[in-house]
Amino acid sequence: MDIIESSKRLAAYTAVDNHVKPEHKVIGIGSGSTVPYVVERIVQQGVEANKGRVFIPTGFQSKELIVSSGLGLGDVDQYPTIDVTLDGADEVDSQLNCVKGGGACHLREKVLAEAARTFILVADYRKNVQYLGTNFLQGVPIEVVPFAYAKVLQNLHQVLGSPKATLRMAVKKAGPVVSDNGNFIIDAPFDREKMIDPFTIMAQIKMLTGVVEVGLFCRMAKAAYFGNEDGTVTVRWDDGKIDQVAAPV
Ligand SMILES: O=C[C@H](O)[C@H](O)[C@H](O)COP(=O)(O)O
Repeated sequence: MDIIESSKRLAAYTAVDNHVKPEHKVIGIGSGSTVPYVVERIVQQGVEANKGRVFIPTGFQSKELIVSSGLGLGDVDQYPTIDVTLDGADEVDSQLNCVKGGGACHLREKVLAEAARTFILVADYRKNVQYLGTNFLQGVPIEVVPFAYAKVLQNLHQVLGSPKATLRMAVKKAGPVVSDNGNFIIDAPFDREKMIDPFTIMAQIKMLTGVVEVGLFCRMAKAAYFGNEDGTVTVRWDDGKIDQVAAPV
């Protein structure tokens, strides 16, 4: 396994060990390439621990993951209160704000983050940055209703200061990416000045009619776990505390 994959696994395993406890019965499962390790570790807790638990997916990928792992599937309309949600991120800043939606799942992800008593991020060391937009340069993912995309793009270009905002195009399909909710995705890069204060730009984007959700999650997480190249895990907490912990066994 290469360093990045093992860093993802380290972060996921440590986060599950610390936050998925026997009393947790409703668990949100996020999307992306780090989340399979979250599910792997939960399965390792054993059949007894997972009996009676319900797992809520953030999209097609995590639904498949839950079902193929033999875990119980539910949805957030049945379980609007979730004990703990674990999810990946494209980038996390020093205040635990993050960019999400690199896989176009951020609408459902934000619903599950908000529904959760505890929201935990897991990622490899490349995502641990001081300011958003440091390594993840494609921009803030924005889910829009299809008929409004050109108007929202124009708003982003002319009013909100993202002249390079673009409609995300599909690979191996002609035309745009279509989210699990049937919407389009715009990627809008902003300069450092704007990304230093992600809440303000998030609120401005969200006010544009036609926008369904913005892939900026501002101070929603309790903690972010980053797997490091040296086999340790850095944990950033919402109160500013930072722990450096050894890898789980
Ligand atoms: O839409 C996708 C999600 O927000 C993912 O959690 C995010 O893109 C991070 O994915 P990965 O762990 O693959 O970098």
